[in-house]
Amino acid sequence: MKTSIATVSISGDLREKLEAIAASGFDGVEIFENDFLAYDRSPRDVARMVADLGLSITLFQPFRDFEGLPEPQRSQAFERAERKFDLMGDLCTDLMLVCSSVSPLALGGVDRAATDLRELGERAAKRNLRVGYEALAWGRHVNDHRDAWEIVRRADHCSIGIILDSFHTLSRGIDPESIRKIPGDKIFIVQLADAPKIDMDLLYWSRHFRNMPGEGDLPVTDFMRAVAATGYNGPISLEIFNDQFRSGSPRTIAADGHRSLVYLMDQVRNAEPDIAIDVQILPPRVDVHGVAFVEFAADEDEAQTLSRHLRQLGFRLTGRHRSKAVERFTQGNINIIINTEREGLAHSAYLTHGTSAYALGMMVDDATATVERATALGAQLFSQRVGPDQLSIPAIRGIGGGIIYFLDEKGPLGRVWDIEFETVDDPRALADAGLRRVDHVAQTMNYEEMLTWILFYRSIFVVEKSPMVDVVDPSGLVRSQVIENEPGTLRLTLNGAESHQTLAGRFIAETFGSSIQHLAFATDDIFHTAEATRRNGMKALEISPNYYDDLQARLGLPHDLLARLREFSVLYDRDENGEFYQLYSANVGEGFFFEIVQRTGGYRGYGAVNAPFRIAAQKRALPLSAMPTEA
Ligand SMILES: O=C(O)c1ccc(O)c(O)c1
Ligand SMILES: [Mg+2]
Repeated sequence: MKTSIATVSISGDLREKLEAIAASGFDGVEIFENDFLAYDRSPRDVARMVADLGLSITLFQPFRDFEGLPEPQRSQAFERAERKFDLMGDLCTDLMLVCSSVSPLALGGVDRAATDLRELGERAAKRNLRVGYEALAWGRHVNDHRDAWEIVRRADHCSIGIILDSFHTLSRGIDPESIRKIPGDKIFIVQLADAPKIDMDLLYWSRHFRNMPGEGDLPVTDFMRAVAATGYNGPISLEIFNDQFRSGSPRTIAADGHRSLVYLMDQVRNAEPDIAIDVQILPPRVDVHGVAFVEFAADEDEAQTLSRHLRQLGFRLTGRHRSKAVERFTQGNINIIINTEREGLAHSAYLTHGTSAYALGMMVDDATATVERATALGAQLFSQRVGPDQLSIPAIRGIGGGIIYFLDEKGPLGRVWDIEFETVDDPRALADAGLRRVDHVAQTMNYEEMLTWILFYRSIFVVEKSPMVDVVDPSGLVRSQVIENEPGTLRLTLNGAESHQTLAGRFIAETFGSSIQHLAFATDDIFHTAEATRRNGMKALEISPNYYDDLQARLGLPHDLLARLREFSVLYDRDENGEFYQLYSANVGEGFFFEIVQRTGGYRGYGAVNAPFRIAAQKRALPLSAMPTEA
C-alpha cells in the first residue's frame, strides 16, 4: 500500500517539507495549495523537484466552496476550477480534492450537488483528471461521509469519487462501518488523522489538534479496517493539522508519520486476516516480561558515589565484567550496571549527559524478532564492536540517544551475566532492603517529544497508554503519561516539561537532553525497606508535615499508620483496588533520584496526587545556587 502525507502536516518551506517526506520513506505527497502559493518556484519546477525526490503528488487540495451555488457564483466556481486544473497539469498530478462547501450562498440539495459534480467530472475527464469530494465535519449542508457518498453515487461519473478523512468521520462519532458499503474504486484517496479526545468546536479541533494515527484517542484502526474491506488499494495519506507539528522538526514529524502508517496497517492486517492487504508482514508487537537491567554511564569518581547510593538501597556488587570497566549490582530481580569505560557509547553518553542511566535492558521472548519489528517501524538499530567474551545484544536507540537492549532466554543471551561477568563478593555490602524488581522507569523529555515516544513504545510493544495528567511543579506544569502493559512487567512514565524552570525541565537542561530521571523499585514491605535503607545511611527525601495533616483529613488513616508514614517520609495513595506507598531518595547528581514503592491489592496508579508535594520537597533540597530564578 502506498503512503502519502500532506504538506500541511510538517514545518518548513516546500522544499524542506518535501525532503523530509522523501527521507522518511513516503511514496507520495498531498500538495496543500498554500504551501505551493507561498513557494517561489514555478509549478513545473515543483513537479521536477517532487519527481527527483522519488515522490509523486497524490493530491492537490483544497478546492473550496464549489457545489450548490446559485448563478453567477456557480459559473465563477467552474472557471476557478479550470484554472486549478491548468495548475494541476503543470504539477503533474491528476487528483483534486473538493471539500464540502461552507459558503452561506450554498443552496444545499443532494441532486444539485450531484449535478455540479457531474459537470465538473466532465471537465476533469477532458484533461484526464479526477476529482474527489470530501465531507468536512463542519460543512454547511454536507458534513457526513454518507451524504458525500450519496452525492458521488448520484453524480455517477467515472472522474468523480469520494475522499474519506478519518477525522471528519470519527470526530462526529459517525460509525465507520458505514464505509464498508462504498465500492473501493469510488474511493479516490483516504486521508488519515487521529486526535486527542477534547470537547471543543470541530473546526478548531481539526485545524489545531490532529495528530498521527495511534497518538490520539480516535478509533482510526476501525476506520481503516472498514476502508480495507471495500477493496480500496490507493494511497493512505496523513493530513495532520497540528500547531506543535508546524513548529517541530520536519524530519522527526515525518518519521513519526511514516511509523504511524506502518503500525496502523499492521493492526489492520492482524484484525482483518481475510482481506488481502498489500503491506509488509511484521513480527507481532512485543511482550516485555520485565526490565532486565538498567545501565549507568559514569566516570570513576561518580561511579563511587553511585555505588554508595546503591549499597545504601541494599544492592550489592555481584559481578565484574571480564574485559570492560563495568560492574553489576543486584538485589531481588534488579540488575544495575555501572559502566566507566573510556570508549564506546557509554563514554560518549557520559561526556554528553554526565552520569546517567543511558541504557535499559528489556526481557522479551525473541530479541531478534523484537529488533526486526522495531526497525521496520523506523527505530534505529544500535550496534557497537564486541570483544571476544562479549555477546552481541540486539539493541535499538531510545530516548535521548540512549539504548534499549533486548534479552531473551534463547541461547547465549539468557546467560549473559555468566558469560560476560565474573562473580565477585562485595566486602562493602550493606543490608538487603527487600527490593524485588523495577516497578517503573521514568523518562523526562521536552513536552514536544512526548507524542513521538508514545507512538514509538506503542507501535513496538504490547503496551497501552493511560490518559495524560498534569503534574504541578511550583514553577510550571509537567505533563505525565503512563505507558504500561497489563501484567505490569513494563511500566514507563513519560514526563514532558514545557518550562526549564520545573524540576523536569532543569533536569533536561542540566543533563543536555531527555533521559531516565528516576527509577522506581518495588518492595513488598515499605516500612521494612525504609528502616533498612535508613540504617544503611540512605537519606530519604523529607516531606512537609502539612502533607501528613492533609492525608489524615482526606483519608482518615489509622493513627499508627499515619505516624509511620510521617516518621519515614513515606507518601501514600489508594484507589478502589488497593494502596500505594512511596519513598524517595535524596537527589543523586543532577536531579536524578530513586523511588521505592509498594503496591497492595490491585493499585494501578503512580501516586500522581503526591507528585506536587514530592517535587516541592525535591526543589527545597536543591543546593541554593541551583534554585531557579524568577524569570
Ligand atoms: O480544514 C480544512 O479546511 C480542511 C481542508 C481540506 C481537508 O481535506 C480537510 O480535512 C480539512
Ligand atoms: Mg481532509
